[in-house]
Amino acid sequence: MTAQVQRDGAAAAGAAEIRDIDAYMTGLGEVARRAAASLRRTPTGPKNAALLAMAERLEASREEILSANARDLARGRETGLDDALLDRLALDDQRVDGMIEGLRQVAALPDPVGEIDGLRARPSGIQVGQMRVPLGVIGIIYESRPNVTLEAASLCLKSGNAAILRGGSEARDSNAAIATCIREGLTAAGLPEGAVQVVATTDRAAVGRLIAMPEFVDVIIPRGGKSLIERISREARVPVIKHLDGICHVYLDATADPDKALAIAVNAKTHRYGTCNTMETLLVDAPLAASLLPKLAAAYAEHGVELRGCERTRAILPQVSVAVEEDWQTEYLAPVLAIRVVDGIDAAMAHIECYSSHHTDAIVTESWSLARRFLAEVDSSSVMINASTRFADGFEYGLGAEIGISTDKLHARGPVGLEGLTTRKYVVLGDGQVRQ
Ligand SMILES: NC(=O)C1=CN([C@@H]2O[C@H](COP(=O)(O)OP(=O)(O)OC[C@H]3O[C@@H](n4cnc5c(N)ncnc54)[C@H](OP(=O)(O)O)[C@@H]3O)[C@@H](O)[C@H]2O)C=CC1
Ligand SMILES: N[C@@H](CCC(=O)OP(=O)(O)O)C(=O)O
Repeated sequence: MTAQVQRDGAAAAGAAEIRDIDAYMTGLGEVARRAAASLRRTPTGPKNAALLAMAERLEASREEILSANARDLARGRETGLDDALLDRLALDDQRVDGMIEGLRQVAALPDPVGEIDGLRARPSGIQVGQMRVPLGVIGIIYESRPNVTLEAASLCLKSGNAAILRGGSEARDSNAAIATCIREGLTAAGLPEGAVQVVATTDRAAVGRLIAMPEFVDVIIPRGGKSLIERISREARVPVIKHLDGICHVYLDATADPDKALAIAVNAKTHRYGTCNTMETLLVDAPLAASLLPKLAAAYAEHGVELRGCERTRAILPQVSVAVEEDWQTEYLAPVLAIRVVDGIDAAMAHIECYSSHHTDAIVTESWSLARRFLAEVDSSSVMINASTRFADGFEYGLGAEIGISTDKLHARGPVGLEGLTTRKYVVLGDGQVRQ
């Protein structure tokens, strides 16, 4: 049995065998650092070959993956995971198809590594430009969504980075099964197994070590809720690109087209409840409230969405329960929606400034000037006019895929695709010039 198989086995068994977490994580770091050096000089062909080989392995291992996932789901049900978390954890044939298709799509994307931009001749005779290069080793800590293991692995690989992946503990068996496919795909293409490593322990001490070894890890991407981000902000000794929660808003202005307002407000809440780009609070301009709120309430009732409203909302919809301060601060990730009636765009933007997690916020309006104000003044990673917040997604933005949605401002903001996983270095081309 190889060491790697033992590690995957440890993951499936709850990682009882890994006693010295520090030594284990240091080992992953050393392997990742060596793999990153190799990946930096790997051309596009073998990276694509590995992605396609992973797709084949996934197809061949479909049954193993689904039964590993069934074990995760059974454990999740026993421990009382809520419906949103179970939905994110669950795999079925269709989701496995989506993972396979995702690998093929990433293989088909242009490779950003090595692109040289803006090459300019200088008076000295040298040419100066910028070349896109991998970041190095990326550590990703993410929720219990097994498909993210594959998305993160494929994007890191295509962008020439080594990855250390620490998925949510509820997905440990699914992740171990997927890790096997990833490793086999890498080997089939002649790439180092260490290019993608899945942390085979659910002990959170491993997270503590991962974020504090700058000698091995260049960037940490935490995808998750407040507890995770607070710990990372406190303890990380490595640069971080945060992918934090989504308290997303839609503001329906009095100038909105009522049909667009209804369609967007319903889609932003009900298209998928458990994702970070789902609307959690609806802000309705007072002149629109009396006519639109009853129609909205009827549409939400059809989807079984529980509404919680401010007093002005409840004056129009008395059946709605009271929204308290905590509701404006909550990411429900569930069929629950907070509604507030506001007086115009300034009140809406003041609410958003106060409560938004600055992930994604949208205005529905037919007024060009109000739309322009909203775009300029709302400080979120995506700001939308007359569109559902559910569009905040790498695929929908044309990036092919995404590692997540950055709520940070530096390096990458919003959906992060291949380019967001690279940096640029200056390159200088000369033929013997010396500085005078
Ligand atoms: N912006 C974005 O791109 C995305 C944001 N999200 C956000 O993630 C949240 C939902 O996911 P959820 O599963 O609840 O996220 P959690 O934050 O609970 O978990 C995410 C990961 O972080 C780990 N973790 C959490 N707290 C700590 C800690 N204190 N120390 C070490 N590790 C920790 C978890 O490990 P363990 O298994 O041990 O709990 C898990 O691997 C929502 O807020 C959602 O909006 C989700 C996806 C994308
Ligand atoms: N890519 C997602 C949004 C980002 C995401 O991954 O969110 P989540 O479903 O909360 O893990 C989507 O809209 O499909």
